[in-house]
Amino acid sequence: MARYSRLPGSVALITLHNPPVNALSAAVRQGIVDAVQRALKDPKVTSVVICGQNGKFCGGADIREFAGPMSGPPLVPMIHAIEAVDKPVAAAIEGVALGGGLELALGCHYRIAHSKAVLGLPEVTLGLLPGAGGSQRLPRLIGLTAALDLITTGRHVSAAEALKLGILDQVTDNNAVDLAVEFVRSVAGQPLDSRRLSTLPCPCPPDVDSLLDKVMSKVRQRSRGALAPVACVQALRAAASLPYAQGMEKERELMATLFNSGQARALQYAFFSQRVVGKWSLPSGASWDNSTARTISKAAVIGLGTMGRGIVVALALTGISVVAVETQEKQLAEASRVVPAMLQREAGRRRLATPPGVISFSSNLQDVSEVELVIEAVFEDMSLKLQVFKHLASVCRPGTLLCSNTSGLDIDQLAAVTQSPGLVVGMHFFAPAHVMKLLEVVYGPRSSPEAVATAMQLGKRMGKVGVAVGNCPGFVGNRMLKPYLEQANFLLEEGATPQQVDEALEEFGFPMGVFRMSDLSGLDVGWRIRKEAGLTGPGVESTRTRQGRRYSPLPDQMCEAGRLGQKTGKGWYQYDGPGGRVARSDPWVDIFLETYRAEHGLVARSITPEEILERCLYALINEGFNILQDAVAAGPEDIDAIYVFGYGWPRHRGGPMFHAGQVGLGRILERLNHHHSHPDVPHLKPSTLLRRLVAAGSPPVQKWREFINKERVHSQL
Ligand SMILES: CC(C)(COP(=O)(O)OP(=O)(O)OC[C@H]1O[C@@H](n2cnc3c(N)ncnc32)[C@H](O)[C@@H]1OP(=O)(O)O)[C@@H](O)C(=O)NCCC(=O)NCCSC(=O)/C=C/CCCCCCCCCCCCC(=O)O
Repeated sequence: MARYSRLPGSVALITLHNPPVNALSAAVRQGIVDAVQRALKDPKVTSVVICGQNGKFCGGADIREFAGPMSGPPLVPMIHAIEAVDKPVAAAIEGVALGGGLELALGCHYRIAHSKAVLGLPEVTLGLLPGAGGSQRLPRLIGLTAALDLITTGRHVSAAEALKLGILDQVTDNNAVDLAVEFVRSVAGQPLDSRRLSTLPCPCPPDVDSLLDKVMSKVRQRSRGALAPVACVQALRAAASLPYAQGMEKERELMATLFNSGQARALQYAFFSQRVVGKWSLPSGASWDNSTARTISKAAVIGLGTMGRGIVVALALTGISVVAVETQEKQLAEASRVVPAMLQREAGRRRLATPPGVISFSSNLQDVSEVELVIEAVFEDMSLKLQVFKHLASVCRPGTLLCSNTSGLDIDQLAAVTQSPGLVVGMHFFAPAHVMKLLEVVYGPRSSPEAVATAMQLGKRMGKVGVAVGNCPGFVGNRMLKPYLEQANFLLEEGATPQQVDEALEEFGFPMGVFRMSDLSGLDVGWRIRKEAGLTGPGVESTRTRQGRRYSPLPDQMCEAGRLGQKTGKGWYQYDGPGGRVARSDPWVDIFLETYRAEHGLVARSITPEEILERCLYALINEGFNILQDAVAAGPEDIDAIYVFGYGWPRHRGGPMFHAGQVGLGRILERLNHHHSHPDVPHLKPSTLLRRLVAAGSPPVQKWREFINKERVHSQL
């Protein structure tokens, strides 16, 4: 709703009230319409201020309403009516003015903000465009070039930047509502024509077409198939070239297309998934709202390779003091040189308010004795990690939280060598650790709620999307990656080339196909894991079946040939020397694959992009169902957040589990059955949970948690 009050004198104050972010729900819109009418009719009122309850102006349209039929007064005419009022109206912006919230403010004649306020039109990130006049008013206010930047990226700007851009009229460190009231009093009675943005021309650079073409091609390249950024440019082209009314018509048309697209639904689902995963729960019943996190001010990182260095920077950026330990002198010297520079660069990029924490470097594990939390980030080798954990258990004071940055090793085993297994959790960062958003927080059966809560809260402080996951080989992300990689390798055996597989996946929206990705991360990473698992190495027979399953030795043979990827200048592709970045197809790989097929009596067949996507993605999705079934992830949102934030799954496709729902669970089951029944692809046995969901009529993804819990109670899973 919106509250109306008349302040002593002649100013009407309209306060949006819809906690927590004063989103423009039907009730709020109705409240605004009524309050504006009241202000118009009251002859004693000469000016109006619109503000938000609890120091937040408005977080935009109520995204939850997008899922159902629209009711209440529509936003566009409501904002037009405000703009047309013949008494000055000012928006008093505190906290946030985002999306429809900023569009509402653009309909006001003046905008006054607190210095800590944040403004933006992030609709593009929800698969939409600023469809309440924002795509037409903002460029008229700040010019086409600046509006293109804000609207196509959806980035938030500070009050200071908004003032500079001309979005705001005044910024204050004091009470923005008081200032706005004072301000509108001072301008009451003055002409308002020049304040109505819809009546202004759109300031454009002379080479407007070439600017729009340039932005469009950049946006297409960056958007990986997302529709909204392209529609934003089209709406801004209309603002630049058409009268306002026609521009609004174009905005409406584009909005209707986007609104009804699967992409908008996927992106809105991704928005809520990100929030759902913060409300974690464990099978024990412990959860975010009944567990207490410790506040960490001093931490240590053990191991200063690439991951360790990134973790040190991520911690220090939050203001935590970090003891960075590396026992190899050469590595320590290099880290002491590189890490402070990384920290400075990142702090500058983020324009941080909090000064970074102090980092002290040491080669002595004894120096971690006073910290509250340790993150071990040594080489991914169980015996080495066990050694470090044993040592930590003897060095750290009782009660210290011990975390392992492992990408899939057994947390329980590590916990078992300490005196307090409840204080051990996994913190699986993604490289580069100070940049990548995802953090898997891995709990074992003995991890205490306090340890999980602390790791989750620490992740949040570092700006990560933390997802609590159970302990199993590969946790969630890498466990799902395994069948995906397997299918990609099988496809090479059957006749595909690395380029064909990568093209299909990149066309789907991944930034990189599986083979380009392997080249980037190094083929030896998986090789080492397979050797540890006894799948390859000296003494293992070179067959296409290992440990009772179909196995492709192709990646092992690449490593044996010294082709480890970008770092050796050769992998599934060739590069301009070691460390090269530009992948070119390599005739050596074609010959290698042909020879391999001939040796194993395989006849290459032609493989379609559809089959590539089905085999790779449905394998990954199927493992996602197994993970839900095993309660390693609490719900589909957890898996989807992991894939969107850590594995390059295109956000406009929501995540693998959401995508499964979009494709249709019946269809996924049918195709898995089809590939599974193929004599040479037995890995794709559909998960029991998938079968049960299909049998239950394929409920929407939002209902899966409830379904799984019920099935578990009735022991059907
Ligand atoms: C920065 C934030 C605002 C706050 O961040 P933080 O403090 O960290 O808190 P959060 O945890 O993120 O959020 C707290 C809770 O609030 C919920 N929330 C937040 N924002 C919204 C919202 N906008 N709507 C609903 N709920 C919201 C959030 O989920 C949390 O809930 P919970 O505690 O987890 O339960 C941050 O939250 C943030 O960034 N929010 C989103 C800001 C944003 O993106 N705003 C833009 C929204 S879209 C918009 O405004 C669009 C405007 C134009 C609409 C035009 C409408 C015309 C429709 C016509 C369509 C044509 C149809 C044609 C039909 C046909 O013809 O067929």
